[in-house]
Amino acid sequence: MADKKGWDQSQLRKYDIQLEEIPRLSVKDPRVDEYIAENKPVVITDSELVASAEKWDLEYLEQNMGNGDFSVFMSRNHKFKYFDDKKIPPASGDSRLEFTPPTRRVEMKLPEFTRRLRQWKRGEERWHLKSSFNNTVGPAIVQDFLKFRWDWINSKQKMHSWGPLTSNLLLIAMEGNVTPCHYDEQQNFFAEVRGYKRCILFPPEQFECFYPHPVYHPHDRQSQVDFERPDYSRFPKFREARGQEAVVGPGDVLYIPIYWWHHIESIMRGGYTVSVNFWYKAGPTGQIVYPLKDHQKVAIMRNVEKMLLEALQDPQEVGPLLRALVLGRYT
Ligand SMILES: CCC[C@@H](CC(=O)O)C(=O)C(=O)O
Ligand SMILES: [Zn+2]
Repeated sequence: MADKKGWDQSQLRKYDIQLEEIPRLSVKDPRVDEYIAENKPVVITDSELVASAEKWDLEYLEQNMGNGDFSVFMSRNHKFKYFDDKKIPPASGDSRLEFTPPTRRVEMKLPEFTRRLRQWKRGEERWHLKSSFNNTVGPAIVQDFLKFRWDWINSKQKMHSWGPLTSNLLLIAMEGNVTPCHYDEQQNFFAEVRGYKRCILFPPEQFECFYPHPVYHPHDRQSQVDFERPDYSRFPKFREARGQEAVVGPGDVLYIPIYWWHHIESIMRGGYTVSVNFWYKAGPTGQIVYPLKDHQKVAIMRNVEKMLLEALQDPQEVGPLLRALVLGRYT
């Protein structure tokens, strides 16, 4: 039985990973800004950031999200690993280059999505709405959106010299859905509106533990490691991963720093979850200071991969050239 916090350990998936707790601080606590300034995760409570969305249950959303289409993803299992469909290679007959999308995107109206949530039975395909707010949403949603605490979040953006807000995604997931481990190239205030999500984060310096797909791969930025069945022969350094976790509930805002790895799951038997994220471009780099920060080295590695692909054209040649470059010389 979930205790007073609204959930219990039995609702979290089990992973063989060393995890500590992400600090939870009140929005009034000045240490919040110290964590953000140091690009460290923190759960901010009582911010009221999305308090105007507290009433966003399925009925309210059905009635007020309008008649537009929303991006909904279907998965045959509980994982919704992101892929960039612009990076899917043309059919080549070369099985090594074959990419099989793990999920399928379906554009659908909100009432159709909520029907699928209500009628879902164990073992059936799962659904996950991940959609930006578009101008087809109804006036009530517009009002709720305008009532987000933009004064607070804009003050954070300014204080920490972040770049512009690029998007807000509305995320509605079924209980048990998992967004596997990946990093984003944006600062993220992740606001939980309804339900509970378990978030596991790792710093950019643990890049070598997560073996991300190549930059040109559709799963760019996503870890190759399956947390549920890690292949330690291919990914031995995953054993060294050390994470921080938090279960965020209604009203909590998790700061997910740019380039930090994160795995996010809607807790099992917790009902559907509703979240809104706030993605910001990084601020200006300004004066380069040495030694470089770890996330800057990730950006350098990405640029090297892109440059090599541009120069070599054939993705199959990037690995061999990098091996020729380092083996016996830099190792
Ligand atoms: C598409 C965004 C999904 C989200 C994780 C989740 O809520 O499942 C995330 O990874 C992020 O906000 O960065
Ligand atoms: Zn993300």
